[in-house]
Amino acid sequence: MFLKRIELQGFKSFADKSIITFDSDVIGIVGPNGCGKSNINDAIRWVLGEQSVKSLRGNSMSDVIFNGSAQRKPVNMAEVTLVFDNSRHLLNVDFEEVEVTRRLHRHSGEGEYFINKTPCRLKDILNLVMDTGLGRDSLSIISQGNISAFADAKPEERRALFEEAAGVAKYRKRKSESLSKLHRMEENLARLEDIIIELERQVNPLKRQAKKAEIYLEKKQELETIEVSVLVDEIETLNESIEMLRKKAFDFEAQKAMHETTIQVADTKNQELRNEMYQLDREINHLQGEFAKLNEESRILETRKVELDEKRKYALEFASNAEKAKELKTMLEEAHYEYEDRNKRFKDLERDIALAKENLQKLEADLASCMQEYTQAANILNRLENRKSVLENLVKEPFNHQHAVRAILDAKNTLDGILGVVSQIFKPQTNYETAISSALGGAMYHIVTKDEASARHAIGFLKRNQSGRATFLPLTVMKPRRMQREHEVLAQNLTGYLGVATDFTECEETFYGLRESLLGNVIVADNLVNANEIAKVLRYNYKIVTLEGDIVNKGGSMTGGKNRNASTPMTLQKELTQVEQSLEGQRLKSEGLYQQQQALSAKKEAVRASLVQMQISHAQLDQIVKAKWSKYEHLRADYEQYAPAEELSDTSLLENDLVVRLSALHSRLDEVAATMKAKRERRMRAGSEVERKEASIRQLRRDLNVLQNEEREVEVAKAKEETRLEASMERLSSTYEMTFEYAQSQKLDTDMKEARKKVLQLREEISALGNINLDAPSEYQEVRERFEFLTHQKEDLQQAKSKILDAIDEMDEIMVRQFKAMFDKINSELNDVFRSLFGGGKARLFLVDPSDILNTGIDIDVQPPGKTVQNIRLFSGGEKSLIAICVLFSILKARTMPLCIFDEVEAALDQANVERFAKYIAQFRGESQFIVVTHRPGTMAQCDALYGVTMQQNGVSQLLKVKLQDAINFIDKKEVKA
Ligand SMILES: Nc1ncnc2c1ncn2[C@@H]1O[C@H](COP(=O)(O)OP(=O)(O)OP(=O)(O)O)[C@@H](O)[C@H]1O
Repeated sequence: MFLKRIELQGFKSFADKSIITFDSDVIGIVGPNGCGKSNINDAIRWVLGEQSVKSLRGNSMSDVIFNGSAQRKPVNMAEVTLVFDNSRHLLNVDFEEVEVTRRLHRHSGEGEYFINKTPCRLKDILNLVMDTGLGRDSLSIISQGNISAFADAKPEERRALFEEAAGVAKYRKRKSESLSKLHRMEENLARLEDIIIELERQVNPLKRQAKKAEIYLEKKQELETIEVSVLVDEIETLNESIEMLRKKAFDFEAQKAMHETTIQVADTKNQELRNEMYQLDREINHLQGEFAKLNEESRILETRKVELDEKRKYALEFASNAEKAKELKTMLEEAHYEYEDRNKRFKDLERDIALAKENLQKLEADLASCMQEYTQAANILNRLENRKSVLENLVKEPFNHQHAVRAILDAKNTLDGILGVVSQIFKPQTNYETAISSALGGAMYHIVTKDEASARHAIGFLKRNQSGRATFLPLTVMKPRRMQREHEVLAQNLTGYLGVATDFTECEETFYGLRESLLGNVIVADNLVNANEIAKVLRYNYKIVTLEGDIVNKGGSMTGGKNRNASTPMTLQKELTQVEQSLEGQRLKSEGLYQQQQALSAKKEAVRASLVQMQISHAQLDQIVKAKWSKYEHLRADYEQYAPAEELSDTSLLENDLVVRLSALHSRLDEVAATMKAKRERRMRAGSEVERKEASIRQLRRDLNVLQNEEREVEVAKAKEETRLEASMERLSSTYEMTFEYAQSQKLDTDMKEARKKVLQLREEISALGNINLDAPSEYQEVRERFEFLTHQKEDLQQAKSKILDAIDEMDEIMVRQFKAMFDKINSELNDVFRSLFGGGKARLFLVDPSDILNTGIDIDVQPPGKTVQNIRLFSGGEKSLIAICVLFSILKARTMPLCIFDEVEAALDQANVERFAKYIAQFRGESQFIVVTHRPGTMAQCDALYGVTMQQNGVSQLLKVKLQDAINFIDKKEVKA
């Protein structure tokens, strides 16, 4: 026995657990109509994987669960177990006994399968019974309906039975699976081909665009590298040129100032000279008047003297010796007077010359010391001017030494959220610049940003450009710091406490928080001694700065001293103001010294001129003195001829004596003439000096004009260069996001002329490329990869398709072979079976279309004893059943089945045929197991054991083993009742 046991519970009418144990090969199931016999067949089919609700005679799968009856409630679960003896290993597992269970839950609709109590899938069960003959379309379970359907079926519809018998059903199933797979594959292939065609359409234009974009990027990269170098070179050249122009402009400015000063000095000098000339003219005029008057007086006196001398000459010729002696004496006295007078004047002049020389020497010494003082003052002035210009530059560009800070400020427009540098944001009150600088320390150069993101961005910029490091203060995270209230009160009463650093620092309202954070807990004290005292009282809790910038740090350490050039951006302006003030004082001092130098120089010139004049007069007088002496000597010799013994008395001449008066007049005339001559000469010198100066002023003005024009040209050129510089710097920062210093480090060592040409050439090449799709390379890559992938997939699919086609061909071949072999075998058995059951005659199966073994229908020609050959359809119902049963038995002979379930297949046969049928079944005993549902005693008589199905309780089937006679009685009774 193959099937050892069936256990049913909740399945259809088997509400309670029912077990049928099979202990012999031919088992009969008997019972009245509707008692549930066929439900047993259904149960077996259901366990073996039946999915067709119709085959199970229901409308839905849940119809297999017991629905309840008048006395019983429905149940929620149906469960059926088949237990097989697998000692012959007909089932494809290693176990000797196989238990197959199917369960269905009403509410969830969930089905469960088990093999030997282990949960499994439906597929596992189908695989288990495949090729055993227990499959869905097999001959294992044949009902009366099957028999009549076989007889009445079209030839093609009969194939299934033969295919199942030939074991080709699995191939057909696989083939159908393969065909649907093939179908899906072909659909996929068609879709793939569509996509590939579409991709092919895209790939070539994209390839061209990608190539273009790559060329563009290469050229752009090359252009950028070269252009950065060209820009750097341009900026360097522009910087040099601007510096040169600045120097030139500075020189022009200095020259202009010099010219202007010279013109101004010359103008002043000219004015002075003109005033002097006017004064001299007036004096000369006056002297001329005096000279003319003196001259007239002298002419009158001279005339009188000539008359007197004539008289004397006459008297001397005709006078006596005594009279001659007297006259000569008078003349001698006069000559002596003249000599003495001239000699005195000569001596006076000599003294004056010595004095003038002394004076000149002193003036020269004074002038030299004045010039020295002036040079020193000019040097100091120069130094101050230099410092002023340095300070002005520092005020203009205070972060020249903080590269990172400068880099950030230069790129401020391209960076977001940069608010400035601490030292620019805070303005210390006057006189607190040094203290606040000390209070801030290094924080003075920190950069204030809107938030942390801005600071991160700026740090990224510094990294990219390798522009150094800087500290950033994001406003959003700055926490205010303050002095404790009690400390503040305490400090206010201490000597030297000036306040908190925030009190002396102005800023915009936005930065109040920042101010509190940096300066809110820093104290300002007047000096270091008081700072120490305050620190002590406040227990060294605060940083204290003094007005001089010394620091008592929190904790007590002290920092102080003085650096040369210890300027901070905050003290610069103050120092600049101080320098400007000193400069003003120094300029006044210097100008004063210059004036003094000019005055001394003029005085020196005047003394020198007068000295020369005196020296000339001195030389002239020397001759006159000698002439007067000689005249006196002659007169004395003449006089001694007439009065040799008489001594000359040293009587002086009377004041109104003609000679005395004439001498005085001559002396005065000489004096006036000399003064006049000196003044005329001075006048002439001044005049020519004025002319010379005017000519030089004219020349200076012309030069100044030229200078101004040249300076204007230089300024214009400088402005042009500065605009170009700004544009280049802007391009460097906005296009390349580079600082100049970083770009400089990237500069190529190449011929710049060639580089410029290359830039132009690259620009032209880039513009000739036209529109560029920068996404093209990645799109091309993506499309190409997709294209290649899909092409590959297509090839794989094609290969798989051809493999499936090969497999199908192979399966077809197997099916044809196996089908044909089984068909022939069944056909060869049929005649014998027919003859046995019909008691003679013959029967033959034939293929409707032998050329198409795979699809051909199967028909049967039959010739019962004494009748002609006819097709199966032409026979009576009973005959048809018997013929069908013949085919069935032929199949069983050709292919052994381990289990056959016949459900009233013999119902249409007459008594004699039932007996033949039943006996024929008995022949298979030992090879196949039969479960026969029957109402016919003939069949029952051939069974080894009989089970009766009853419905003691309405609607609930029950099983019990019965004897043959009981079974016959049992049926008869029921049939009578019915
Ligand atoms: N889900 C179900 N719950 C309860 N009873 C059911 C269910 N499904 C079918 N039945 C009952 O099973 C009986 C039909 O059983 P079955 O067809 O096996 O009878 P049978 O013994 O083969 O009759 P016959 O000799 O006339 O062929 C009917 O009475 C039907 O009401």
